[in-house]
Order: sequence, then C-alpha cells, then structure tokens
Amino acid sequence: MISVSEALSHLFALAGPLESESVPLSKANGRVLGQDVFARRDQPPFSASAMDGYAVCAKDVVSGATLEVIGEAAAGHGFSGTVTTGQAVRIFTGAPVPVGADRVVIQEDVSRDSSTITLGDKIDAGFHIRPAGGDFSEGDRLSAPRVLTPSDIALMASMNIANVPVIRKPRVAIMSTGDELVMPGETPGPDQIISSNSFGLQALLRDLGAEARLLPIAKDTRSSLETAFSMADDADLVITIGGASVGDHDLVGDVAVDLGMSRSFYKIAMRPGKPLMAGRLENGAVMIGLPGNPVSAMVCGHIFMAPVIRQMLGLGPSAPQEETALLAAPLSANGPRQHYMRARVEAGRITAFERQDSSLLTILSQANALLIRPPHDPERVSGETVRYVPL
Ligand SMILES: Nc1nc2c(c(=O)[nH]1)N[C@H]1C(S)=C(S)[C@@H](COP(=O)(O)OP(=O)(O)OC[C@H]3O[C@@H](n4cnc5c(N)ncnc54)[C@H](O)[C@@H]3O)O[C@H]1N2
Ligand code: MOO
Repeated sequence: MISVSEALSHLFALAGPLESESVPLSKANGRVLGQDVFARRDQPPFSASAMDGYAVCAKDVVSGATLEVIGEAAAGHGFSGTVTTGQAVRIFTGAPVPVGADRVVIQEDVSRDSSTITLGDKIDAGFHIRPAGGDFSEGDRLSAPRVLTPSDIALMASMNIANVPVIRKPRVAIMSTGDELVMPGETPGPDQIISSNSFGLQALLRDLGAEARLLPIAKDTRSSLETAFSMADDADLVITIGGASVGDHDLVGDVAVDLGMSRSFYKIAMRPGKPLMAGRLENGAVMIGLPGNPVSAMVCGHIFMAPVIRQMLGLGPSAPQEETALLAAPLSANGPRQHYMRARVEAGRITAFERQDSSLLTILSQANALLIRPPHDPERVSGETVRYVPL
C-alpha cells in the first residue's frame, strides 16, 4: 500500500492542465482564467470629478471669492471649453474635468446665484479629482491562473474585455456499479439500496468547476461494466464507484485493465478509502476507482478527486488545504493507515465523531472537517494541535 501523498503524486502525473476556451464575460464567474488578460484602455480614461460641485482653478479657491459659471460638465457629457481664472464649470460625479480646472469644490461649500458662485467660509480641503489611469492603464495585466470572482468580472468589464479565456471545464463521467443500486425516486427491491455516492460526487465536482454526468448504473458483470465504460468515451476523467475491493463481484479494476487501462496504483494506506485505484484509460482519460462505501467515496472525492480537478483546471498540483485546531477531546492511538476522521470544528476546537464507520452518511453530513491522523499517530490529549481538511 502506498501513502496518501504518493497516491497524490501519481494522480498529478496522470492529469495535466486542459486547454483554454473563450467565454463571454457574463459566463466567466467561477471559471479559471487560462491566460493573462490585459486592459484595453485607461480607467478613468480622463481625469474625472469625484463629487458634484464646481470645477475651478485651484488658485482661485479662497473663502468669499466669487466665480463666474461658464458651463456644465456631466457624466457622459464633458464641457468643451477651457476654464480660466475667475471661472467655474458646474460639474457632476464622473464627468471629465474641463481643461484648465484642477480642483472641484463640492456644492455644499458654495452658494449659487444664477450665473455666479461664492465660495463659503469653510472649504473642503480635497481636490476631488480622479486622475486619468488612476485605477489602471492600458496594458495592465490580470494574471492567470486564478479562479475568477465577481470583483474580477467587474474589473475585466471595466478593462473592456468582453470575452475571457478560461480553462475548459473538465468532463467527468461518474459510474456507479453494483446490482444492489437503484436511482433516487425508484422503488428498490428488498435487497437493494439507493445510489447516493454518484450524486454526492456529482455535486462536489460541479462545485469544483467540472462538468459531471452520471452514467447508467452498471451491474456487477463484465458486460455491463464494459458497456458503461464505452459510454464515457468523451470524458477527461472517469470516476467509478464500488467494485474496488477483493470480493467475487468486485470486477471494476479487472475490466478496466482488460479494456486497456494502465494502472498507476491500487490500495492506499488510508482510512477510509483503502481500495482506491487510478490509472490511464486507453483513450487517454484518467480513471479514479473509488471504494463503494459512501463515506469512503466522498472522502476520496475530497482528498484525491478534488486536487485532480484543480490540476486539470490549471491551478497546480496541490494537496487539499489543511488547517489546524485544538483537540476538544482525547483520541486513542491510530493504526497503520492515515485516518481521515469525520469531525466538527467550532471556534478553533475540533471533536471527532464517536462513530467512524465508512457507511454513515448522517455523520458525514454533520461533519465540517476531516481530522487527519497520520499512520501510527500515538494517543492524543485534549488541547493538542491537530491538522484537518475543512469540508
Ligand atoms: N475481505 C475484505 N473485504 C473488504 C475489504 C478488504 O480489505 N477485505 N475492504 C473493505 C473496505 S475498506 C472497503 S472501502 C470496501 C470497498 O468495497 P468496494 O469498493 O468493492 O465496494 P462495494 O463492495 O461495491 O460496496 C461497498 C458498500 O458500498 C455500497 N455502495 C456501493 N456503491 C454505492 C453507491 N453508488 N451509493 C451508495 N452505496 C454504494 C455498497 O452497497 C456496499 O454496501 O470493501 C470492504 N471489504
Ligand atoms: O477504506 Mo474502507 O474505505 O475503510 O471503508
């Protein structure tokens, strides 16, 4: 059995970044920027008023001075003349500051009398002019890779970038396997259960920015598994669930190898998730074979599948982000496998759930953390610092 970090290295070697595609700005939020983009203009493109008031010559700003109002500048409608000493232009926020003016006096500090203004006793010290290019200049760069946020979308819009190069979404095909499985909403037979893992993993994949579709549930037969694999031809990543262990009906690995999969590894010193496998299918797609136990499948989804998706999205080969917390209750010594214990973190203190069986989705749904116990970690007492992966 290999370690978790060895398994991750093997997976990163299988999965390279995908190519970019161009999408309209309105579809780019949450996508990964695939190439650097550059501002196509200065912002603001002219020196602009930051307030509503009067554009004047700064040297005229003296309490009690009277200035002649010679015109108006509004946002979208500049004043075409020049302001000289003794003159003012009525101006509004966002309007270009007229030539000759170098200060805006806010209207609260002025009294207006038809075509003149008189400056008040107290005049705000600010000049209230946003210089041209004060936000960004033509050619300024937004660097890839980055997961685009609403703020980035606003910035790129302002840069006049209408179409954005983003990494194409990884196409993932999810295959549940097992004679016992039916779809939610169906009526299961007496020996059957509902396929849950496929839906949890699909949700996780979509959160990660992948396109994830469910293949029909495959039976525990070679022909059914072969049919399911043949339906995943266009996928970048094929996720199988179940049939990974050593039972007579655990055929997934054998069928995949017979179909040309070159196996990268099988079995990890990890709990849950021991019978994980991965390799490259004949068509070049990456295959990750997850164990069937529901919590094992989801934990492996977080620990292995998510980093593979991030790597495909060009975000680099990095293990799941870890944080630390103080143990709120003692823990007994760990065995030889790295244990990802379902746990709850609150206000910096972490508690592992009593029941850790890998079938318990109720516990997983209450957990907000996977508390990491390294192999052979000794007993731990309350107050010790431990590592966890946030869920
Ligand atoms: N003799 C041994 N038995 C087992 C070993 C072992 O080392 N020696 N390993 C155990 C471990 S650890 C795990 S994990 C499981 C993994 O088994 P499989 O990957 O072969 O999964 P299945 O046997 O197909 O299913 C296990 C369990 O999960 C349920 N399941 C499967 N798929 C789904 C799904 N899509 N949605 C919901 N539930 C699913 C299935 O009904 C079983 O209950 O093997 C242990 N055995
Ligand atoms: O490793 Mo299994 O995944 O313990 O339940």
